[in-house]
Amino acid sequence: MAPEINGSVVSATGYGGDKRAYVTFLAGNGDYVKGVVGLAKGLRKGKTKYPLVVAVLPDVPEDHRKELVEQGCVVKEIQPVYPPENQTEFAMAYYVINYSKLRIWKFVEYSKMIYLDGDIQVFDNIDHLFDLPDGQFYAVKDCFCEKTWSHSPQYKIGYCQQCPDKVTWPESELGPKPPLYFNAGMFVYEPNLSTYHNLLETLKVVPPTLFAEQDFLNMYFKDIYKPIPSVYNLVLAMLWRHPENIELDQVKVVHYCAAGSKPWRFTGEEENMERDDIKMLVKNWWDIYNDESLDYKNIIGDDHKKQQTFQQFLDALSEAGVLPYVKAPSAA
Ligand SMILES: O=c1ccn([C@@H]2O[C@H](COP(=O)(O)OP(=O)(O)O)[C@@H](O)[C@H]2O)c(=O)[nH]1
Ligand SMILES: OC[C@H]1O[C@H](O[C@@H]2[C@@H](O)[C@H](O)[C@@H](O)[C@H](O)[C@@H]2O)[C@H](O)[C@@H](O)[C@H]1O
Ligand SMILES: [Mn+2]
Repeated sequence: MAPEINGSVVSATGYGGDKRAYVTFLAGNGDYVKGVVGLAKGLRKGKTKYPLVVAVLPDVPEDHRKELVEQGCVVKEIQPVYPPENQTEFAMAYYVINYSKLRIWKFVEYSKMIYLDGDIQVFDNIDHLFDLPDGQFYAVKDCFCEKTWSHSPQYKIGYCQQCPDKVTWPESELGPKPPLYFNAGMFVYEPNLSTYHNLLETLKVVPPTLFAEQDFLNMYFKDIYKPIPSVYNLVLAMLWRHPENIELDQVKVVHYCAAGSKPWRFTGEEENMERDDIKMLVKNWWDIYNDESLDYKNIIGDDHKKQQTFQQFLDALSEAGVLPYVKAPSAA
């Protein structure tokens, strides 16, 4: 019988229990921190019940970490993960750092987490996704029609899973049709230590490919991947590549991944960035980012702030192995 700590059954590979959280990933000392601050405020605006954990690489400076803590985030430092030596030309050179996302599988103090890229905004409450059945990997199907895919067989024959009947996959030439493929900017998963160690071991022997950790995660979870609707991760290119698949007023989560669409760097000069819907979505992102009423310091009373600090102190002790996970008594 697995031991119990603090009322939660401790599975062989983690604390299990019912702790849930959103998690994002931050690297470097550049402007992606704005994306994460915006995400924290957007989740707050949608009245989520759960915290936002930010997995930061060592190169994230102290002032950025402080800003994130002041916005109510749980900042956890992770070490980078690099793919095996390779000659791969990633679709974007910086994708090599994205393998570090794999560290989030070791956050086993949480039983279920929703990963969100820092260039994502959540415009509606999506807490219900935590209630999806365990044992599956939930994410939104990607699109293969952008130039970033131009080196892929799909792009070369004009095949996209978003419109599978448009071009039939030529099985005789290219072999079996590839399994459904998700965008790794948003997914619902369960942290698990044995999965974490197996991911890292498997990575050592898998040659890196165009979309780095996104390709790797698709390969690794292909048997338990379950598509969820595009409203949970609008890959912006869908607006001009597959408008028939999108109802913009139903969209809950927007992923600013199209070239030139990062709101905090937006100039409107790149292709498709002159579109009215893009300009509206970028404005919507800025409206949340600039909304001071959503700043953590303006939301909570002093008691809660003390409680939060005390809980982060306990988290640090448990992370250091000094204490098993202990929940601070509620301030009430
Ligand atoms: O300099 C960087 C580049 C990427 N990221 C993180 O890695 C994620 C994936 O990169 P990106 O979103 O730019 O990839 P895309 O979805 O645009 O392909 C980002 O959302 C950030 O969370 C970061 O923190 N700093
Ligand atoms: O490291 C690989 C990245 O691959 C994905 O981004 C891509 C993908 O969405 C393509 O379909 C788009 O065409 C492209 O613009 C975009 O950059 C994930 O969003 C990101 O988190 C990360 O995993
Ligand atoms: Mn992204």
